[in-house]
Amino acid sequence: MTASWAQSLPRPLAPPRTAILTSADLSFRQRVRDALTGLRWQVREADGGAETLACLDAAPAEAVILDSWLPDLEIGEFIAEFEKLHPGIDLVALGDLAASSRSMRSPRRNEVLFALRHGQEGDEVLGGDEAMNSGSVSCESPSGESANCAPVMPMREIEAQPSAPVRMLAPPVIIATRRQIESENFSGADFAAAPLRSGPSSACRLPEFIGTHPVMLEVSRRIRLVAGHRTSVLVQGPTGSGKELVARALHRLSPRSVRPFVALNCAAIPEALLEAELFGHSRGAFTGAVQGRVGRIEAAHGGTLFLDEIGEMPLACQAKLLRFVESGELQRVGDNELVKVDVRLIAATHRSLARLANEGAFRSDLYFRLSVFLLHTPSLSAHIDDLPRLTAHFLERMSQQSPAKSLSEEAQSRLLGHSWPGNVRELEHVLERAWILAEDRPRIGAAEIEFGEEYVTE
Ligand SMILES: Nc1ncnc2c1ncn2[C@@H]1O[C@H](COP(=O)(O)OP(=O)(O)OP(=O)(O)O)[C@@H](O)[C@H]1O
Repeated sequence: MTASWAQSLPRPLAPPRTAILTSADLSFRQRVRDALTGLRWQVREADGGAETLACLDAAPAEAVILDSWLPDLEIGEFIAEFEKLHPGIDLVALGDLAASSRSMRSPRRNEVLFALRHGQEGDEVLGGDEAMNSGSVSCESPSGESANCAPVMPMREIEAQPSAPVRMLAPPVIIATRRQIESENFSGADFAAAPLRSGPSSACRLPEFIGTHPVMLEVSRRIRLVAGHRTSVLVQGPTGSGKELVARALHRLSPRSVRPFVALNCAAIPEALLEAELFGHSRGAFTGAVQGRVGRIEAAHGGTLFLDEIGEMPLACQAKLLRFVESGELQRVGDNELVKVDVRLIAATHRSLARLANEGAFRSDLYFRLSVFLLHTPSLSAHIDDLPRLTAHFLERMSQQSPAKSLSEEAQSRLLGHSWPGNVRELEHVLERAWILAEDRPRIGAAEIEFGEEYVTE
């Protein structure tokens, strides 16, 4: 009696499971999210890999559901980073990544792989019964027994009736590919087939950074790790080596990317004007201030402030910046009102800020606050192996404006023999100049490769 009474009582619901759904495709995200919410999953969404890692930092989840393409990271590199940072969280691979029937048949596998596939014409979502009935997939529970898998709705039907209740998977333990990824079966052939993966060395390159030299891959790796945090970053490196590119990538990969990225070159503004430019000023604050103006810091509210050539900032301005960094509040020049501003600070310099601080030319308290995370952009000579790729990239970009040109072997040797004091920017300019000098010829010769002022004849 007691037993039957107990059986008739509604069973308490298990707490919802939590997942982060990672895809750059909004409508795809919406469909998968709706389906999972119906299965009592609590789903948070992320656009790309960096945002996913930032989401996991903010609050844990039981699973990450991953599309087969990420806008910011190579998929293999994201998975490697994810595995390192979150070995206990399931990774649910969608799309091409999970659609390999070969990996599904693998006798090594002891977890069920249910794969949702993007709705290509004629494709269906692969699922339990359907796949088992077709005989193409062996469907096992984690313990190795046959699982009771519910049929899955074909993706084209989900698309046709977006509000229809979808029985996607039951029980809602979706995919545990973690173990698969560890197996050679998944990490080998399946990733080799991924369209964005061109080789192990390119696995962690950010799209804006051309080149696969380890020093550049390390730059990309560090950018990805710190992008999602509010941490101040100091970028050091010689002129033209990509410091601003780093700052923009940090902003792009951060949750602040929808807010402004404001850059200020501290060396380009006269000392007398720099303070007003940074902090803004009230009307009449100084001769010529006919109206009040918001400064660059306020203009970056919610976003990122990039202070280039921070080593050139005068000490008086450094003191004011330090006050702002410590309190998050600023005063416009000529104004007593305190304004609260939320910015992420990225500073850059081609000099050693630590040395400037030692010499007393830079405030060491400000240095320590700006350099919580350090990034170094190497000189081009330190990653000279990337020169052919960088060259191809710039020539390709120029060919979008006029007919394509290539480099003769002599021109290539000339480029390789140069020391590149102006780094990647110098390469960009040398190629642009050579392109013009080659006129209508499709091949750029050694004579067209000119460095600096060497063409000037007295
Ligand atoms: N690894 C790279 N891949 C592709 N382009 C690059 C790379 N590094 C630098 N560039 C390009 O070189 C040019 C100079 O880069 P950037 O302005 O970021 O350098 P910088 O270090 O900030 O220079 P400066 O010290 O003069 O301010 C830009 O056009 C940038 O896009």
